[in-house]
Formats: sequence, C-alpha cells, structure tokens
Amino acid sequence: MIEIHNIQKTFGDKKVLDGVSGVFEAGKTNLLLGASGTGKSVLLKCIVGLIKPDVGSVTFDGTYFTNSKLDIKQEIRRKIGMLFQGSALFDSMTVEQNVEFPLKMLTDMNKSERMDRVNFCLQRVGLENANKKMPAEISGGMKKRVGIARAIAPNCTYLFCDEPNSGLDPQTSLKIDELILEITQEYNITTIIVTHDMNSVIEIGDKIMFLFEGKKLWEGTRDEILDTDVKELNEFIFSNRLMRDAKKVEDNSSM
Ligand SMILES: Nc1ncnc2c1ncn2[C@@H]1O[C@H](COP(=O)(O)OP(=O)(O)OP(=O)(O)O)[C@@H](O)[C@H]1O
Repeated sequence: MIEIHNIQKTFGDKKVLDGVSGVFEAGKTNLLLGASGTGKSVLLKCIVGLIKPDVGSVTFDGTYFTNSKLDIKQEIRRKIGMLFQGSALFDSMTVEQNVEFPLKMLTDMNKSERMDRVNFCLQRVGLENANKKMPAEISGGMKKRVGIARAIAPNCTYLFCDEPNSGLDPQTSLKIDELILEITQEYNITTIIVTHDMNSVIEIGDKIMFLFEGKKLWEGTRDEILDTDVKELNEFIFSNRLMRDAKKVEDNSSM
C-alpha cells in the first residue's frame, strides 16, 4: 500500500499540485485520471522520488519515503517497477537483454538465474519466442509487453505505468490493460496507472483518483464513476461519445 499526504508542488509561479492525499492499495489497479496538464505525471514522479514535492509525504507500506535517508530510499526503489510511456526500451539491446538489465543492476543473481527469470517473465507476458529480437523488429504492443516484463523482472512490489496505452490500437490497449490487471492481482502489486483513457477506467479501474488543476476532486471505483455529480469529472467523462451512449444505456435499463 502507498499513502500520500498533502502533496504540493509549484514550478515557478504555477502551482501544479495543490495538497493531494490518498491511499493506493495492494493487489489493485489504482488509476490517476485527468485531462492533459492537470498534474498526473508530476504526482507520479513525486511518488517515485523523481521530483521532490515542496510539501507532503509518501509512505510505502508504512515506510516513510520523502526526505528519508538514501539507503531507505534505495531499498524502496529496488521494489519499484516502471512502465514508461513509449516503453523506453534500450534500442541497442535485444528483448532478452532489456529484461535482464534490471536484474543485473538490482540483484546479485548469476547468469543462469537471470536467464530463468527473464524467460519466466517473457513467458508471463506472452512473448516466449522473442528473446533475440531487437526492439525495432517488434510491434508497439509487443514493446509494451517487454516493458512490463522488464518492470516485473526484479519481483516488484510497486508498479507505476505512465499512459500504458499511448500509441496502441483499442484491441491491443485492452490486452495490455488486462495483462497489467492480471499481474497486479497475481503478485499482489500496488499498481498506479496514469491515464486519460476512459476505456481503461471501465476495464481496470479498481480505484480511480480524478485530478483537476492539481487537486483531487473525486475518487471511487469504475462502478461509481458514471454516477458522479462532480461537474468537472462529468465533463471529462462525457466529452467521450461512447461514454455518453453507455450512460444512456445504463439510465434506460434502470428505468
Ligand atoms: N519540470 C517541470 N518544470 C516546469 N513545469 C513542469 C515540469 N513538469 C511538469 N510541469 C508542468 O506541470 C503541469 C502538469 O504537468 P503533467 O505532466 O503532470 O501533466 P499531465 O496531467 O500528466 O498531462 P498529460 O496527460 O498531458 O501527460 C504542466 O503545466 C507542465 O507544463
């Protein structure tokens, strides 16, 4: 479980995060939802320690992270897996070498242990025959799978995904969402996903935090989101025609 308390961040004269608090539970897909520029990525970076918040704290399973000593931070960082926008694979390395990379950096496994783990993770994401391929030779969806395999390779306790569906077609997006959900539940990972994709909300939104202009305006589950009376969230959701149609169907069936 990750807890954040009163996170505030200002760049120049722009207050990007204005006192955001919340709890992200283990074994659940926790979504950070909001329009472009509303502070989702900055919040994610504050949580993982890539940006230092001006005010506020983050704890990982009760261990205080913000302002902690380096060794405590490093211990927590070892348990963090990251899936970056665009996958961020190393282009000069094979798929296998990409997944092996964090094991070399973060563990004292020997070569054969590393290869066992690489093969296990690649199999888990459905890529058992891609070991020797280069990133340029595989599709966007496969790259995301390699990114997920790399993120979970060191047995992560916490998984952060920054817009995992960016650049993917709807069908592939759904498969990636399902894979993240399955892995989260199977290994009881605390997963935080930055997204503005309403399909992901409906498919995998165990818990959703809606950010608007740096503030948390709403939180709840995918079952609650269509009935919200928060004006800004309604405007965000129903700017999507499919969502308007889904709401009509829901309203008609409850009449
Ligand atoms: N390092 C930085 N220095 C100055 N301003 C920044 C920095 N990082 C982010 N910002 C600003 O903070 C605001 C929020 O950015 P952020 O990337 O968190 O938005 P977002 O909600 O993730 O948007 P998107 O969905 O488009 O990725 C933006 O106005 C952005 O320009």
